[in-house]
Amino acid sequence: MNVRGPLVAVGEVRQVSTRYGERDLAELTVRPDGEAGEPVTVTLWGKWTHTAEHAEVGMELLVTDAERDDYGDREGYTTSSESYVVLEPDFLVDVTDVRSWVQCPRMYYLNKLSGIPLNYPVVKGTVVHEVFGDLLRGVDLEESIDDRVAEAGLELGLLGMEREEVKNEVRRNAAAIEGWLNQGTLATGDDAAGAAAGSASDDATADDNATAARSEWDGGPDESEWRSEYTLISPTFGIKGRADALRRGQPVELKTGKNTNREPRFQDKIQAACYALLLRERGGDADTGTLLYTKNTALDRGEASGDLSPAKEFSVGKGLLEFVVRQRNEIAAAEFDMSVPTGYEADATCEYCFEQDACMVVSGRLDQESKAGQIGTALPEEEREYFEGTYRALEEERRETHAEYRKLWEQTAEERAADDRALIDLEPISEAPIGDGRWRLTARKTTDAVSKLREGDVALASDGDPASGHSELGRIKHLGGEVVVETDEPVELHRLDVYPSELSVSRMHTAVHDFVLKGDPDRKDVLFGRREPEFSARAGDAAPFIDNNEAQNAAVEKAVTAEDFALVHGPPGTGKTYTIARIVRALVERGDRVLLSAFTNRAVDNALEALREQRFTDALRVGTETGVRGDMQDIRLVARGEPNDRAATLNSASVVAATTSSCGSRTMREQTFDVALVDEASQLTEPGTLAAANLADRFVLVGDHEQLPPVVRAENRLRESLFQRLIEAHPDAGVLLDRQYRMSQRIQAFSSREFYDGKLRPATPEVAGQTLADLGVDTDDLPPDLRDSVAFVDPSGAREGNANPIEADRVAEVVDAYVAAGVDPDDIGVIAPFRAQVAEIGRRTDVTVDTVDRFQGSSKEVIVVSFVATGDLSSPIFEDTRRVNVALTRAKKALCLVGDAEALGSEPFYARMLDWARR
Ligand SMILES: Nc1ncnc2c1ncn2[C@@H]1O[C@H](COP(=O)(O)OP(=O)(O)OP(=O)(O)O)[C@@H](O)[C@H]1O
Repeated sequence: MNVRGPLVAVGEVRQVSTRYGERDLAELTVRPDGEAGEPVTVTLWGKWTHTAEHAEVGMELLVTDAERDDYGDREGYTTSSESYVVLEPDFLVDVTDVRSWVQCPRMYYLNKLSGIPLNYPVVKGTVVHEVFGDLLRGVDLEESIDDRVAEAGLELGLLGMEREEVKNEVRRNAAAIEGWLNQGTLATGDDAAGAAAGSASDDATADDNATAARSEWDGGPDESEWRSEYTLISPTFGIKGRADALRRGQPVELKTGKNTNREPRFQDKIQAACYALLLRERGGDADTGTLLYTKNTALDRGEASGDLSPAKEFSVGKGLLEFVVRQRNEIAAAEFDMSVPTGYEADATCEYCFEQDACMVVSGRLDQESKAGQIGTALPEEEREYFEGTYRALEEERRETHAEYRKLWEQTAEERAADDRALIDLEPISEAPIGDGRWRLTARKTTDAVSKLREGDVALASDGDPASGHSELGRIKHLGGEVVVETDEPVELHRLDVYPSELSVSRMHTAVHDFVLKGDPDRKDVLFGRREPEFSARAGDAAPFIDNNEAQNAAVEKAVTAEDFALVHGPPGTGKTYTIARIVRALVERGDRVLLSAFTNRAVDNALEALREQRFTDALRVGTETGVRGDMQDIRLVARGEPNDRAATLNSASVVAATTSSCGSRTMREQTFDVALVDEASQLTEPGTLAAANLADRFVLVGDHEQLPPVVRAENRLRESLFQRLIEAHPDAGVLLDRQYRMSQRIQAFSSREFYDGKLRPATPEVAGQTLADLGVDTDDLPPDLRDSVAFVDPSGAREGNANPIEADRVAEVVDAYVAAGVDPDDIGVIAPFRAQVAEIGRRTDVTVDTVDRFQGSSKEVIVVSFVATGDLSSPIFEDTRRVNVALTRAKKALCLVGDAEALGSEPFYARMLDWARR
């Protein structure tokens, strides 16, 4: 049986005499059913005492296959020969992290803090891995090399590499793969005789071998024989990872280095053993790991000595698997208190380590003991505190992401669907190959359920059980009545799940590292409040940038004269995007190179559109094909191509536009700018903003901290944006755009008073006085309760969970009334606080219905808001008033609030809202 629960006591390791001789043991006490259960003792024997040494009270302990051990009057359990002991099983450690931890714990920390930089071995490694995958999927070798090297064109160009040179090197590495694949064919009794690994050392042989390998694929790859990249998550062992390949159910890892020993490298074995462990948990019998060292075939036999065969197998026994779990436990224990990594090191030889310099810098800055030594001076106290506090906040966020993973196996399909995190009960229609060995899966939705999934997202496609069934990561191509997903391997598409990603946490760590440990001291002086932000003077007689809006003009001036940073506070409809475009132009006119960034792709594309409208076209858009809007594809930087040409295109662009998330990519991290201009800055975490700001000498943040806050799961300092922190600390560095071009006077009044000290005003009399009559609607055709441009309707509904069906009926009637009076349905939008209510209303009307988050940044002539809550406001409504601010300020000419007057009246803010609406 399995024993699992929080630790309430951890005993010392001690030795006892048994009939098998002296043995180590440690007694730990857990509460098996959490807080409610009676504590029981679990005795860990032998090498599992190593895990006991890392255990602490409060950690979760899992012992699998424990045996009852009742002696004396006490109930207890003990490890058996089948047992595994797992600390903090919910903390998901990545396989590559276990690998680097085994190599040197410092390596693990350094990778985590500083990310993976752009360097040739990494890019080449990626290309070789892609080619490996292609070969497994039956793609022609030369075709694959051409294709994959072209795909890496931009990165190779930035590294100054020539295409032919890289192709030759990849070809030499691929020879090892080909030769070995053919050897695999031999072993299955195929007639590809003679195609042994060692003979595949020149290109001609490699080609022949490719043909032999292909001929086998032509008959259709045997599913059970080979699989390329395979995502695995282990709920039991708290490990996740992506295996390069499986061959007859055994893990295969590709290494682009050389290894002339007979045995695989230790850390490589550990990596393969992790996958074996995960496969076993799924019921496989993985007992052999294979490492393929592709550089071995490229070595010159005359010069290199030792074992040059690229493929090295080893058997994976229980002892090794236990070792892997103990190493993983060390990581989980080290991360338990979420504090910044210490200087603890393994017994590594630093002088051969290629991370030595980075290691010394980090040790120096954080003043850690380090065998490698320290460089540089230690961080001042406040910077260290900031670093530690942010580190902890990011790790808390990581745990929230892990909780999302856990839901993949803890929740039933129905619960996941109700949580909007999965589309279930799909009916598979087809699985079709689409070239490059990839597959297009199509399925039919059998319900009108909604979810968080969006086109372009990477999601988990499965046969119905994403955790232990057959699942593949794929990109959503289409989401409608039919669902289309593209994957590497075919799957019967019965279910599609949101796939949680730790990428944003990783990138935020890197951004904080780059800012605090490597950042410009002058920038830090201002951001840590050691000096005030400075501005240069502009000639008093200089022509204004914008002549019809003083605040916008002042904002452009602030941005252009900022020596450190400037802040543009733009309430709804005040021309933020227009102003941003003007700022970009002004900066470029001065000769600055500008990074134009925002939290979402939509905002980046909107800013580019505004630039176009102002006849500025010299911008480059960095982003994925699915992320970038159709009309901006012509200026999108295509990474594929001739390396020098691709690099020149990026390096010479005077305006580069990308989301803040892309700013953390390894190519963007190498770029430098004079100014970073960040839109939607109030929706970004501080590290998220730094990812863009780090790349430039100065930065300009545009946002509104009275609208949506940063999207994070954890309740901590990440919820406050850098924008908000700076505008509160340095109001003089900001300009409030106080004239809005969107709402009628009547509609904007409440928002202006509640959120902007009454400073927000309509920009022109036309804006102030607009009504539905301007759309040709005769308001007399509306029911009396909708004739005022701000209306309130109480349908006397009842809340059912996060929905309110009666209110939904009423919302649909209101929409119908506007349409009947002559409003175009496209001009009407409905906003509800929860997706359940969005779905409820969506079933009753064809107009756009969505949550606030989806409406931020857009507007409609008519907005109807559904509040859902009834009786009182004890259950969450709009979560915070900033969301209400966004909802109410989407409307231009008419706004209708639908809700329960009693509930709304019970809280001062909503009561004031009611007074205004009923006036
Ligand atoms: N100075 C100006 N003169 C004339 N029209 C302007 C000016 N500034 C903005 N506008 C117009 O006002 C409208 C709103 O501007 P914009 O889209 O830039 O607002 P925004 O603040 O970005 O909106 P959101 O609140 O959605 O972020 C646009 O139609 C824009 O052309």
